[in-house]
Amino acid sequence: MAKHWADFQYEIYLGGMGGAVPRLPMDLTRLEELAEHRLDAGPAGYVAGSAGNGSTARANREALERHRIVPRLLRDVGERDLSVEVLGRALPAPVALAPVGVLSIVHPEAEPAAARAAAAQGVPYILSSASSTPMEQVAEAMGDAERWFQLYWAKDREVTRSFLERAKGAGYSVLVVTLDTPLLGWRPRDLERAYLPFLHGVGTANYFSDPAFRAGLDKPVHEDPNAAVLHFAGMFGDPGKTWPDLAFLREHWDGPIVLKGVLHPDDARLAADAGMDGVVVSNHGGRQVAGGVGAADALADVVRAVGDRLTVLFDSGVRTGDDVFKALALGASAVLLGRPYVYGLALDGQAGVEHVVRCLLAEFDLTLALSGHRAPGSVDAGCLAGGTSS
Ligand SMILES: Cc1cc2nc3c(=O)[nH]c(=O)nc-3n(C[C@H](O)[C@H](O)[C@H](O)COP(=O)(O)O)c2cc1C
Ligand SMILES: CCCCC(=O)C(=O)O
Repeated sequence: MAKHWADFQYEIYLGGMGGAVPRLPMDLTRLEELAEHRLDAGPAGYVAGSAGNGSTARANREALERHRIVPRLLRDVGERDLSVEVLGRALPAPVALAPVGVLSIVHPEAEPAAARAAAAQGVPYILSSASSTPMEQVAEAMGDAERWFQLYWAKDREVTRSFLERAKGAGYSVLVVTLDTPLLGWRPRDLERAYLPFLHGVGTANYFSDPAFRAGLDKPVHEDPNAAVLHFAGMFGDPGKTWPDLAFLREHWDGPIVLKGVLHPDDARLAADAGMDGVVVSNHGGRQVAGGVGAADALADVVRAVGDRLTVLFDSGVRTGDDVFKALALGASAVLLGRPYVYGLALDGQAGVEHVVRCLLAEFDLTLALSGHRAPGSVDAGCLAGGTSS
């Protein structure tokens, strides 16, 4: 019998009979406010902030909120199974933790704590290139759990080649290449405080520990950390890259490659033509292009364009179990969760991240059951008001 994530609610109610109440909110949309109180202004603004006046981040929520679920009745939902197969991997539920860099700005245990939480709950963890902990150390913290690596595609080919080799060696099996960040978006909250973690050497651990990166420095990192930071800033992103450059990644990575940040169906087709395995429909949580399309509004068109050729994942704005359900109804195979788990980490370390995952999946399980479904496979556009089943 598959695990019923919804049972988490009975655990909470039973705990309440013994006088225990949850340490963190059960409504994940309340985490941001609490975390903002807990964190210093710089880190709080960095995590919660977005591009421009926040219009893309708002569009993400509006796009998800606009869709409404139309439940079905009397369909025997007593036994449910949330598991899905994504990129040839069996996942217990259609959720993974999105790559989020610089986590030491919110909690001293940083990425290893988030990775351990993901491993404990069985959901994949996508480690950011911009992590505050070298990828090998994070891998060690996870045992044999499913781990994916997110690549920021450096200007320097040797550094990219070295990152791919290290990631392979450390057991990361899926490569997620983020394409929407060749330059940093215009982020007023950070600009107003002149706060950028990288300039303080946070989020540079994978680079500073990399032999190819170090080979490009005149002096060792510890002798001239400022020069190392500047070297990092100069090669971190590459706005000159074009589609044919993907051949280099395909050549140096044997496993699945997923392109993150795709919003236009033509880009999704180009990804398929380039031999990629999947895309993440995402606008980086509204942190890059201001005035951008709500990510959920771009999802169905991408699925229509490449759903038969590529695995389509989704992120940006997911806050609740019903958001997960809606993303599946719009054609995603699974979603990535961003800021909510970062707030969980900020508020209660590994336990906070586990709390967030358990709440999200309990809510998703209940949404599924109460809408008349036993498994993600039967969720389609016909579950939404105005939609028709395929
Ligand atoms: C603080 C922060 C750091 C991030 N760092 C990365 C990163 O290093 N690599 C990446 O691909 N995406 C990064 N993202 C974007 C997330 O992977 C994801 O696309 C986004 O958070 C999803 O939106 P949501 O926060 O609304 O769920 C970051 C997001 C935040 C909030
Ligand atoms: C250059 C940005 C690196 C981290 C990141 O992706 C983010 O803050 O959104």
